[in-house]
Amino acid sequence: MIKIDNLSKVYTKGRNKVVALKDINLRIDKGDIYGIIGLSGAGKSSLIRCINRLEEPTNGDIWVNGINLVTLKNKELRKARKKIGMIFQNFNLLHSKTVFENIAFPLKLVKTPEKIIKERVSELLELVELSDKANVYPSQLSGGQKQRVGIARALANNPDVLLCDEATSALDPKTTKQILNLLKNINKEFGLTIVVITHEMEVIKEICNRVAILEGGYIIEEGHTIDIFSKPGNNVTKHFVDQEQNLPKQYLKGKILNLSFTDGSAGDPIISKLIRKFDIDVNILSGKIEYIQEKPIGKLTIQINVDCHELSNIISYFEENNVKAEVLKQ
Ligand SMILES: Nc1ncnc2c1ncn2[C@@H]1O[C@H](COP(=O)(O)OP(=O)(O)OP(=O)(O)O)[C@@H](O)[C@H]1O
Repeated sequence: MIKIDNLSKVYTKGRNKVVALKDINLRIDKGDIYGIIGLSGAGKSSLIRCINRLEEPTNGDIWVNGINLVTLKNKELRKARKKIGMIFQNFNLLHSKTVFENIAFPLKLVKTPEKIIKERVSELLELVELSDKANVYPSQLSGGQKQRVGIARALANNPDVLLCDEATSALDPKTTKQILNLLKNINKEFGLTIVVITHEMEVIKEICNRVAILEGGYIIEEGHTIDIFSKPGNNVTKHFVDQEQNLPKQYLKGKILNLSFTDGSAGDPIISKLIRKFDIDVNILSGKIEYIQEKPIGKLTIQINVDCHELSNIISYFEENNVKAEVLKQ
């Protein structure tokens, strides 16, 4: 669906060069909700804006639906872009136009007949549950409502891909959840491929089936969200999945382990078996179960008083039971 080959992006201003993206290779399948997460300055905006050539790639190829966008000239590029909708953090609505006119705008650009515009905009207003706001102006809407208008406008020309540039960053948690649910429903109902960039792991956990972690212009990790979340492979990823906890100093005694339980092990009484098998006491310091696309992931931090030999036996026991054990303190 989307294939990015050896993409790089260098910004040049006078003699200054900023390398924003380096040798990016990505595959995004049809129907994916694909997340790209990174800290500020990692290159997220540059990457998503290269996908529809709002930003010109310095090198590399970007294939969308079998067409290499990098080779397209003006008219062909405009045609290809019709199939790539985009929504933005600050909504980018036209303030002097009503909700109806904002959604109708991309249809007017491609000279859609008035009657069809009316029908399509009504359909879209219903989809984003704003039928009663057709004639109001953006300034009369809440942030969540503005983003709904943004989504309706992005869908007007029936795109195959929707690019979301920090689309929920300006919204409160409840409204964020509503917008993410709307995106999830649109993905399910229309099979729309969605690419989301964000700095919030919550957004990725909520809707993305796959995720890439961007750092310093490189993709440093990529895979199914559930795998990345349960077994983060490096420190930047760990930062996002919040594995390193700030435990109060008085608890930093003995050996401390971070445990991650996934689908296969979340239902087993692994801790009580551990206590019986090794005849030890276990002190639970923190714990939670989260759901990623309806699959449970348990996180538990435990404290045990054992020697190093016993600790390695205990880690093996966890591995045999499909629990990832990470030693937080030896
Ligand atoms: N138009 C530009 N001219 C020069 N440098 C730029 C330009 N846009 C971005 N950069 C630089 O490219 C790098 C990547 O920026 P980018 O905006 O893509 O990162 P980001 O991950 O989206 O960051 P943020 O989350 O803060 O928006 C940064 O070092 C940034 O300063």
